[in-house]
Amino acid sequence: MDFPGNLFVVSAPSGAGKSSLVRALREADGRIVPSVSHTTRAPRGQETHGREYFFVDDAEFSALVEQDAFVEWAHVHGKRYGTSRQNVESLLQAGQDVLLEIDWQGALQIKRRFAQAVLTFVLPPSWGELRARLQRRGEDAPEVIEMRLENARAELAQAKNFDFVIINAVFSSALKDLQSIVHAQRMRYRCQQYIHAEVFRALNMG
Ligand SMILES: Nc1ncnc2c1ncn2[C@@H]1O[C@H](COP(=O)(O)OP(=O)(O)OP(=O)(O)O)[C@@H](O)[C@H]1O
Ligand SMILES: Nc1nc2c(ncn2[C@@H]2O[C@H](COP(=O)(O)O)[C@@H](O)[C@H]2O)c(=O)[nH]1
Repeated sequence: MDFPGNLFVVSAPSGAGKSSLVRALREADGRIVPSVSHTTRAPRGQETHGREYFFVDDAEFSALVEQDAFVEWAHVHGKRYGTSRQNVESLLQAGQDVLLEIDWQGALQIKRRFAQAVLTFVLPPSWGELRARLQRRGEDAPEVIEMRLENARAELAQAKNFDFVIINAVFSSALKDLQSIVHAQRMRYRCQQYIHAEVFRALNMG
């Protein structure tokens, strides 16, 4: 399917810093629209229904899967997460630049459905720093942190399937990398529109 908006996907092991990077990107770039996912996990800290996530129970999530309401969904860290098809497609159709912050399984599902999607994987600088970030964030129980670190091993192996990899060591550099990816895709899109217009004109001149 071809839509006028750009579609960006950012994935990372838990704690690598993707939410922080995406937040900073959005503060600097008002054209990026996030998609609010559905999840069966419980809210953390100050998280609010409809802002960070739509928090639903298992039965509601299953009903949405049955209705084909998700453009992608996956089991992540023992819970289910999904992206609303209606939301993403209507934003893209309206020409918005949409950013999905989802896990690697969802990212690969998105690439199969939207060939133009740009997939970025964020890596932490080291294992020690990944653990330290999860601990410093202080929002997950120790056993949840251990499970997320364990899952990170398999997740890291997926980086090779992404279009871009960013190492989030120095935050400001990683942010610049992400901004460059967004900028390059916008330029590419503009260039394609120009070429299409020129080819169309040439054919009609013939
Ligand atoms: N470059 C960085 N240097 C030091 N700390 C960082 C850096 N980037 C992010 N952090 C911190 O690391 C912690 C984890 O970041 P964040 O919550 O953005 O991770 P995440 O990848 O979105 O995790 P999750 O998938 O669990 O939501 C936060 O406390 C954040 O402030
Ligand atoms: N496949 C999907 N993954 C998603 C979605 N929304 C979030 N996520 C990913 O889940 C983990 C854990 O997130 P957390 O908020 O519980 O820390 C993280 O990798 C997210 O990117 C989604 O809609 N689909």
